[in-house]
Amino acid sequence: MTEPVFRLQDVDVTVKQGTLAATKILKGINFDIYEGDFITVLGTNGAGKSTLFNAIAGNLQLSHGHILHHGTDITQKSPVERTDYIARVFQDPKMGTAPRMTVAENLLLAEKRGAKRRLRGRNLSKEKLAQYRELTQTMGNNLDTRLQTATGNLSGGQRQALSFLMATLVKPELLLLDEHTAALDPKTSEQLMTTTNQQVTQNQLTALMITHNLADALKYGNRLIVLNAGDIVLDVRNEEKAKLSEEQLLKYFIA
Ligand SMILES: Nc1ncnc2c1ncn2[C@@H]1O[C@H](COP(=O)(O)OP(=O)(O)OP(=O)(O)O)[C@@H](O)[C@H]1O
Repeated sequence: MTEPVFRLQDVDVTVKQGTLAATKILKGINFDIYEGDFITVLGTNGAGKSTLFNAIAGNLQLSHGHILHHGTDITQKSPVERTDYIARVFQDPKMGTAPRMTVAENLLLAEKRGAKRRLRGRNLSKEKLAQYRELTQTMGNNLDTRLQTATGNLSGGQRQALSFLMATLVKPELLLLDEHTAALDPKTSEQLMTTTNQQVTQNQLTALMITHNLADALKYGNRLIVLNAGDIVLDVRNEEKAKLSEEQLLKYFIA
C-alpha cells in the first residue's frame, strides 16, 4: 500500500476539567488515512469521535503520540496552519460561514484558503458570479438563486450546503464531516448526504464522516471505523465493509 496522507501514531488525548482528575479520552490511537479514503465514523455518544477530529485539526493538544502529514510531524502545528490542508464542516449550520456576508462573498473568501485570506473589496466579477452559480447548482437546493443573499438569511440546509462547498472549493487533503447533516430535517439531510457522496467520490476527496446513522455509515464510503471508549475497535474497508450488516454494527452500541 502507498504511504498514508495522514498517520496517527499512539495518539492519546487527556483532558482535565477544573479540580476533576484528568480523563484520557483518546487511548493509543493508531490510524492511517490514505488518499481517496472516504471513511464513515461511528461510535456511541462520548466515544471520542469529535475529539478525534479535534486532535487531527489541531484544536486539542495530544498528551502522547504524533500526527504525521505525508511523513512530516505536524503534532505541534496550530489549527490555522492545518487549514492549509484540512477542512471541516460542523453539525451546526451557523458555523463555517460568515452570516453578514453574502453567499458569493463567502465563496470568494473560501477560495483564499491556503493563500492570503483578506477579502480585497467585495467586487465580484460577472464571470466569478457565473462560476459560483454553476457551482452552487450542483447542490440542488436553490442556493444558486441566493448568491447575493446574506448567509444568515439562508435555510439551515442551504447554509450547510454552502459550508460544504466552502470546505471543498479549494480541494483539501482531508475533509472532516462532523455530523454535518444531523441538524437538518430528514429530506434535507438525505439530499445533502446524496450530494456529499457525489462530490466526495467525483472529486476523489479524502474524507472522514461522523454519523449516527448506521445505514448511511454502511452505504457511503470505502471504509468504516467504530470508536469505543477512546479507541478504534473496528476498521474495515471495501469487500469487508460491504459484507457488514446493521445488526453486526449494533453490537458495538450495546454496553
Ligand atoms: N475539551 C474537553 N474537556 C473536557 N472533556 C471533554 C472535552 N472534549 C471532550 N470531552 C469529553 O470527552 C468525551 C468524548 O467526547 P466526544 O465529543 O469526542 O464524543 P463523541 O463520540 O463525539 O460523542 P457524540 O456522539 O455525543 O458527539 C466525552 O465524555 C466528553 O464530555
